[in-house]
Amino acid sequence: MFAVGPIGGGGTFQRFLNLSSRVATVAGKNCHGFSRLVAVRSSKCDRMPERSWHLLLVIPVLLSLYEAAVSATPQEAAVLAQLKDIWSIGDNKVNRWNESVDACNGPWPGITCGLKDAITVPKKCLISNTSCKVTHLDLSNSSLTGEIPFILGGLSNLLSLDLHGNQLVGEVATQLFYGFPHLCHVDFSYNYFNDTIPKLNRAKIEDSNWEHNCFSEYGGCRLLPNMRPLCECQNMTALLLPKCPSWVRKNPIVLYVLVGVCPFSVILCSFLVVMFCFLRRQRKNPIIRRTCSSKIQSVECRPFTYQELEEATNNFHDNRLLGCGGSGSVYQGRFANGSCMVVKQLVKAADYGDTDFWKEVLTIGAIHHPNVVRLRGYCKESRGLERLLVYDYMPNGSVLDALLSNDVHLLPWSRRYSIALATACGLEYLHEHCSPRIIHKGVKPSNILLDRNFTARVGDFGLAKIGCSEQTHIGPQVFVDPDYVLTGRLTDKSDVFSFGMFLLVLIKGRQVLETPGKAQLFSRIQVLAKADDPSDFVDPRLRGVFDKTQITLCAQIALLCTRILPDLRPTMGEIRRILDGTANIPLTTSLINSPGSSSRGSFASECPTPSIGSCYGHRAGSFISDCYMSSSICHGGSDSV
Ligand SMILES: Nc1ncnc2c1ncn2[C@@H]1O[C@H](COP(=O)(O)OP(=O)(O)OP(=O)(O)O)[C@@H](O)[C@H]1O
Repeated sequence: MFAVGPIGGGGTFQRFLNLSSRVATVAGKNCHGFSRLVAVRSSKCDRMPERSWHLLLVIPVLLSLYEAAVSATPQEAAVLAQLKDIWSIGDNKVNRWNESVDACNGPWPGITCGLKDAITVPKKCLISNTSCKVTHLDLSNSSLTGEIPFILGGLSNLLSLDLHGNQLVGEVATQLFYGFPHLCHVDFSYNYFNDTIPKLNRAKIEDSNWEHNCFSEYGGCRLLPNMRPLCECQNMTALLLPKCPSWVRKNPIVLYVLVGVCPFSVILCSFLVVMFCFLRRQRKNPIIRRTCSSKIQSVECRPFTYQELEEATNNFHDNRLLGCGGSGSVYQGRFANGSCMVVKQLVKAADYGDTDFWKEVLTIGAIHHPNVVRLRGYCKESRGLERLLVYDYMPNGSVLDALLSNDVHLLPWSRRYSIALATACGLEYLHEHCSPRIIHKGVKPSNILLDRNFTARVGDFGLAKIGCSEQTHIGPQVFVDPDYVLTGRLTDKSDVFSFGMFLLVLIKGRQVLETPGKAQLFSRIQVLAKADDPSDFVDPRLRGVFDKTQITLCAQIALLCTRILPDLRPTMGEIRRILDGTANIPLTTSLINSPGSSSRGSFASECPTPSIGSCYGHRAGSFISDCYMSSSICHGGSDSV
């Protein structure tokens, strides 16, 4: 009956192979109508014809005769190893992949293999020492985050790919599917993919599920049916989708008509408006062009492994410690590719859930503006309760570092004015151009960082939202909005208040940090703003070299910013325009006699001065001796990543 083949008993085996490959061929032609991988497993895609049921009796006998020594293709093994690096999170399936055995030969959850030569496959590939191939990848509900790594396309034998129920973001490129010529089933539902659903017009992929993602149309204004609600997408994908006006949400048909009937006129009008604004802005506003240009880029914030961060920071060694804040410790990280970044070890806020935290981190990671410090990555593993974020390294440290430095030439007045303007630009961007808006809550000299050109960048933004901004640092209460202290209501005007105090620091120098109470500071701002000659009141470290008009302007802005009633304070956009000269400050008289300022005295007496005198005095010493270190050890640009 069976001829003896090259491998012992191979005749039987050969015949089995022939039969099973026939079975497989038949099954391969019947790839229809499935919705989930669960269904796939029992589907016609894998099912043998009923006539061949007796083969099932033969399989166990054969298995006992031939030792199973199966292996995925080398390419698949390499791809899976890389996927394990990227997607091992907590106790998910990927983390349980056992690299000491082959993917087709061991407990690799979510992976099913089939005989290499078969067109489609029996359930398990444990038949012979012929090679196998990875045919099913099921990483559903595995807490996967980030974008789909392009290497996934290297699993070229996949029949079924299931990634539903994760937190994957970004676009799903149609090109990815060119890598899977045999794919029958795709389930990408319940993620946060955006852009457009890829065109899978190959006849074979008949069963695909894209529901509950963030795919949208009309420039993101209207999400497709069965997609996540807009607000969920805005929070998660960092798409910064524009908010739809309520009439669009109520009557989407109007939008269809508008966009369908007169697309040309809409495009033409928008073009003219943009050109008009651009030319006007260019004529009126040279500084904003330079410092306030902003651009949302695709998510470039990537996951780091704990080992990578350990190596970069020399095991979080003290000799890499740049500073300690209320939210955690900051280390300088030197990475294998030569880049220099900052690793921030955040103390975990107990009441802030993992999912919310990482969602927020992804949103922050998508923010890109020349005056904000860029979040470059995050690490989900940790050895304790801490969480790790990776930022661009700012070679000139913080404004606080510069103020505390012995080098009096670090902060000449012209540089201080540029810092004020750049900080205003960064905050304006966070308040007015991010959706949802970001309130910093910790504007103070240690959070305004200086890049290699001494351009100021706002750091630590967004941390307040993820429960990691404890105001415990050197004299920070000076910067905290008293209205927030009294009412607990946090608005963008709280940042405006802090910015006013920051301006005062730029004018008067570190003596502001040493001043015990807000009441005293308020009266100093008033004196400064009214003074004909402010020379007596400015930082002695400036040695009399400054622009008096600019000092007075800054003092007047500080006065506006620190008004007691938040509604009377200007917005960051208004402040930026005053600083860059495209708007005028309201008349000085109205400034000084404004209701806010006239009630300032009574506020000072009403509002108990926080006990920062002792607190500051106590903390300052320990801060400087324990934590303050020079931050200019690392050479190489922060932009090099
Ligand atoms: N991106 C960075 N590049 C270079 N140095 C940095 C960077 N971020 C922080 N630092 C340094 O680390 C110090 C501490 O930063 P951190 O933000 O933790 O402290 P903080 O602002 O004083 O505290 P808080 O957590 O209350 O905001 C800064 O003063 C600065 O010297």
